Order: sequence, then C-alpha cells, then structure tokens
Amino acid sequence: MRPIIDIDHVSKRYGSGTVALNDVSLQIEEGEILALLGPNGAGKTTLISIICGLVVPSGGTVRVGGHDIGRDWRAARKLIGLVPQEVALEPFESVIDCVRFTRGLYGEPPDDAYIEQLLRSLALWDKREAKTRELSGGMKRRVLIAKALSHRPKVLFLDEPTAGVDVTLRREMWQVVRQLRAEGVTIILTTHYLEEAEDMADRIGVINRGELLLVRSKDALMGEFGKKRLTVSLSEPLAALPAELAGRGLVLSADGRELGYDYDTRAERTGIAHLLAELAGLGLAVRDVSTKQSSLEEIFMSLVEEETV
Ligand SMILES: Nc1ncnc2c1ncn2[C@@H]1O[C@H](COP(=O)(O)OP(=O)(O)OP(=O)(O)O)[C@@H](O)[C@H]1O
Repeated sequence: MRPIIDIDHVSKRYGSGTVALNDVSLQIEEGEILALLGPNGAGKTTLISIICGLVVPSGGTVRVGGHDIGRDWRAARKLIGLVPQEVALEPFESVIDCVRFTRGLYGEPPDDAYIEQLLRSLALWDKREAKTRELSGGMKRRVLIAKALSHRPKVLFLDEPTAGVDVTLRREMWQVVRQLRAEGVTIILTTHYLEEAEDMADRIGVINRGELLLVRSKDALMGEFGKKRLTVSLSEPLAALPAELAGRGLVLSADGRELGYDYDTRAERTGIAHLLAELAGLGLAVRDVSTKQSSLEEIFMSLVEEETV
C-alpha cells in the first residue's frame, strides 16, 4: 500500500546555519499512530512544519497522499490538520464560528451537520455558543482539535498536545485520539510523556540532533531493546554476593536484601530457573520474586545517550 506520507531524504538548514534535519526519510502508513520522540531541539517540530508546508526544506521531497508539498501544496494541505503546541484562539469568537471559519479557510463549503458531529464528538456541542475566552484550558485544546479537523483531514498532527495539561485532561485527549484513529485518521504526534507514546502509538520514531535514529513498531522496539529485570527478595540479607554467583551479572542491593538480574526477553533460556535452583542450593531462602520490563523511557534514554557518547 502506498504510504499516506512519504518523506524522502529531507534536510533543513535554517538561515542561522543550524542543521535541524539531516537526510530524514520516513514513510507513514494510513491509519497508524506514529509518535515522534526526541530531546528538545531534536528537529521534531521542524519535520512536522515541513510536512505541513510551514517551513521550506533545504533538500529532499515530501508527498502527502501522493501530492508533492511544494508543487502541489494545495492538495497536500487539504489532507492535513495541525494542532499546534501553543493555544491561540480569537477570544471573542464563539466556538462554532471559530471552527466554521477554519473550515472556510480551507476553501470547503459550509457543512453544519459535520461541524455538529465534530463538536459533539469532542464534547464541545454544549459550549458551541460560548466565546473561546470563557473556556477552560482543556476545552480550548479541544477547540484546536476541532479546528484542525474542520476540513476532514486524513492526517492529524499533534505537536505536544498534552504539554502542561493535567492528568484527567490528558486522558480525555487520548480518548479523542483513539476515537479518531478508529475513524481511520492517521495521527502523528510528538510528546515528552513517554508513557503516553508507549500506551498510544503503533510505531515510534526517535529523532536526535536532526537524524532519525530509528522507526519501529512499538512492540518490536520494546522487544528488541527492552530488557527484563528479575528481582529476587531474600529472606535474610547478604553481606556480599557469594563467590559461587560471581560473574553472572547479578547485582546485590545496598541493604543486601535483593538480587537484581537483567535478562534478554528474546533468549531461549533466560537462566532464571537455573539461578533460582542455585540460590536454593546455596541455602538462600527466597521471600519473593518479581520482574519488570524496561519502559519506553529507559529504552529512549539509552538510545539517545548512546548517540551522544
Ligand atoms: N526558525 C528557526 N530559525 C533557526 N533555527 C531554528 C528555527 N526553528 C528551529 N530552529 C533550530 O532547529 C533545531 C530543531 O528545532 P525544533 O524546534 O525542530 O526541535 P524540536 O525537536 O521540536 O524541539 P522541542 O522538543 O524543544 O520542541 C534547534 O536547534 C532549533 O534551535
């Protein structure tokens, strides 16, 4: 299937000389949620801005729905909705007028039935006549989403949609994103909340210093780079790691009560059964055993740090 977005060898050097993107290629499939992760200044917003036609690339091409964003920008833009990081709304305009107006900007004819459906789905219908300045922060963010969806785009960009947003509202926002995805909208988001990406995204792209380090399905990423840590709680604390257990990568906690053991989830033999048998053989009584999968955050940090070294 043809990707809905095809980014081919895109680079961006700003007038200041900063190279924000260096030879980035990426295909985004229709209907997926792709999370772009990267530290501050990595180039995420630059990439989104190029696809949305707000920043001109220094090299490379981008196609949206097969339309070149340079030569065929009007057709490309129609397929895209952008929810910017900053909330900027006309304070004295009503919610419904503001969404209708944005639709008009895209050259679309009025469609009040669709606007009603949109506002209802974002729980804004009751507030349709309210002036935007009367809305809570969360409602304002939903108005931004309604504006971005007013012309029925096939692709929605969310640039840090939940930055500085409280937990309840964040959950609410993600509910909206899930619903959109169920309707077939392709979603590209940037976030600094890695648990969110872990929870929501189908694929994850990691950008650092203008380079796309990798793009993987979330499951592949977690499987490939993720490790599991087994923690064995001992009934009696140990003063030191017994010599018989040396050289096995075991880590004894400072209080001597826990043994940590990292293992590869993909290995045929994890060595856990063997380890537990050995502990029993040494007469060490085990009180509890737990495992923890490394989080996306840990994987992300190790990827980005590896690059920096
Ligand atoms: N208009 C501009 N002119 C010059 N340099 C810019 C401009 N916009 C961004 N940059 C630089 O390009 C680099 C990438 O910035 P960008 O905003 O794309 O990063 P980001 O990954 O979105 O960061 P953040 O997570 O902080 O939003 C940074 O070094 C930034 O200073």
